[in-house]
Amino acid sequence: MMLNGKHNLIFRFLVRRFSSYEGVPEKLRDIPIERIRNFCIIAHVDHGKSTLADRLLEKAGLKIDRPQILDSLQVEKERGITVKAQTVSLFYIHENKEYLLNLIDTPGHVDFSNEVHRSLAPCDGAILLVDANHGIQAQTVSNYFMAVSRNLKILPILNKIDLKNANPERVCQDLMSMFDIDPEGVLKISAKLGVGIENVIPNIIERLPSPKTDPEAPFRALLFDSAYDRYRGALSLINVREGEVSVGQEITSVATGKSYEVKSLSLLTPAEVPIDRLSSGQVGLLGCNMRSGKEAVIGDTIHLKGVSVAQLPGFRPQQAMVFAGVYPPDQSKYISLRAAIEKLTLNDSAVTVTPDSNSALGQGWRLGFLGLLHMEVFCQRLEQEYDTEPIITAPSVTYKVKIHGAKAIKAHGGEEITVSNPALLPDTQNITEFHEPQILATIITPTDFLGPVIGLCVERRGVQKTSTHIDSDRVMMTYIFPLAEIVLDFYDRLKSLTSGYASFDYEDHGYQVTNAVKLKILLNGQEVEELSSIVHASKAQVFARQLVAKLKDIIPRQMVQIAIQAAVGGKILARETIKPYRKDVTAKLYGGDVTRRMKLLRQQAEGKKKMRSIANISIPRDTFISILKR
Ligand SMILES: Nc1nc2c(ncn2[C@@H]2O[C@H](COP(=O)(O)OP(=O)(O)OP(=O)(O)O)[C@@H](O)[C@H]2O)c(=O)[nH]1
Repeated sequence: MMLNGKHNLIFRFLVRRFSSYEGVPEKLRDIPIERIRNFCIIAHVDHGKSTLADRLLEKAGLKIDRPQILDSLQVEKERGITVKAQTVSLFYIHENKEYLLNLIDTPGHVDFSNEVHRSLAPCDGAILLVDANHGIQAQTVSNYFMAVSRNLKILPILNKIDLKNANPERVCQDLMSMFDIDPEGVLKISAKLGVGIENVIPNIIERLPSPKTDPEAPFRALLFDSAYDRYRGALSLINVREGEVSVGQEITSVATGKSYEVKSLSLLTPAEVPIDRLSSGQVGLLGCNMRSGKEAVIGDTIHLKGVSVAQLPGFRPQQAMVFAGVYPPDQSKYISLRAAIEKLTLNDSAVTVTPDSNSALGQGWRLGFLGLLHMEVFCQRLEQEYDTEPIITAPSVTYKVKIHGAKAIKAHGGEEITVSNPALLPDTQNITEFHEPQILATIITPTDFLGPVIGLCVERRGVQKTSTHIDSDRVMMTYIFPLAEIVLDFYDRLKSLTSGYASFDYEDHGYQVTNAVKLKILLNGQEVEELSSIVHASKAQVFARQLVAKLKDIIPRQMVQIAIQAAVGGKILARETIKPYRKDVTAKLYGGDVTRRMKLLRQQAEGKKKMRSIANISIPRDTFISILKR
């Protein structure tokens, strides 16, 4: 899959260097709540969020050194925090008054609403940044509605007005018709050239609200991001909602019930500046000797030990939605791959890791990700930071399966189980119901491509919910899709159908009953567990034919005839046959040449080591790889 913004990944590695404030932290600490602004920038990918953020930092007195692209090893050497948490506390004097502006980073990759929710949670306002050339895109829409549903005040800004094709008037009209945004209030800037930037911070101060908090109430904070530091363990980014907390106090996590002593508190300016206390409305980094990233639960409420408080309306816990198997290219690389995965997951606690084994691919892991982009970013980093290419299997989703039959229930540990690995499915006759994950997608496309886009959506079992004309040339549609239908190549297909003009965004939409089946592959009548998959019944036939044809192409001819069959339950949906060799391969070698014969046999024996034998048929490992790989 193409990334929504492949270069996002690079951005994660693009550690901009800023000077830090000198002597300011003392002042920042004492700024009254009404002069604090917690805000974020929401934008579609490439609309200029990072460029605007840089300009704001400059305006707030931080000098940017030349951006530096660091390779992954260098990133490793850096404090993890620099790479991950990009929240920054800015100091600004407006009309002779000092302000503290906390710019909260929204994730570059928008995978599932959860990710965005968590960065919106500490904010009271959001800059809605729209490219004056490309106009409103799918992420603009979904982020806007997410921000509004959280009661965030919106400051609309059009960027890139310097571009020849920019059409700020048209985009303002679109903002008006889509979101009811008054064109009068829309700022127009070029973040790149610095045009109109001087108005941005004053508008943030005047138009976005200060945090609504109660400084007198007992300390309560929202944990909204975390990062791992080799020396200090997991560090948490917190937003103090009420009261205050000081270094040395004991705090408790509502999520885990564990208590810790506050070891360090700091503001990110963006360099870490230690302070001894964080008070209401502030955003800062908390270090309390959490050994593992799992202890810093995103969305958690933190309070003083022994002073119970109500849990903050958190967001749903992050849940892996897309799964992929990761295997070393050969088993001798198992340990080094394990080390690479461990290293990467330290800084990305949202990835779930379970050991997995596959008789064809050997020992490996099944990794769970929040979404497709998350998976793409992680796998790309894994490939970069690990010298050989690991085998990464095609992504799959998690099904909820209701089962009956006392024996099956006992064997699977309950009446409702979650399964992402087809090999672990109960027998068909014990399955009462399959439920599959759904997503709510927003698609914006030029009207010229409407037909093919709708065709693609129908093919992927999409159900259209709404269709709205943004203007005379573009349509916005919302669709509900089974997640399984988009995990493979939906985004790539959408882009190529529309010459790159369509944009797409999606959020989690719960589970729905589905008519899924387990598609088995049989070789000479024997099931090959590794090659089975869970597919929708309506697609089983087509999928079965494709798979069987592909297997026929890649399994080498052998001494025996091979029947390749695809079946659902007892029903065979497709079949191909590979004919046996008619002659003995060695027959061509004339009798006396023993050395050649021996050499051939040795080669065969070598080859066989890489084979997996099923029903007397030897299947090369490459066959599994080419079927299972994404
Ligand atoms: N002409 C022009 N280009 C701009 C302007 N602002 C940003 N850009 C360019 O647009 C591209 C994307 O800008 P970024 O700031 O990286 O956009 P972003 O929204 O942070 O992108 P992601 O991090 O991928 O979401 C870059 O090549 C910028 O140089 C602008 O005002 N005018």
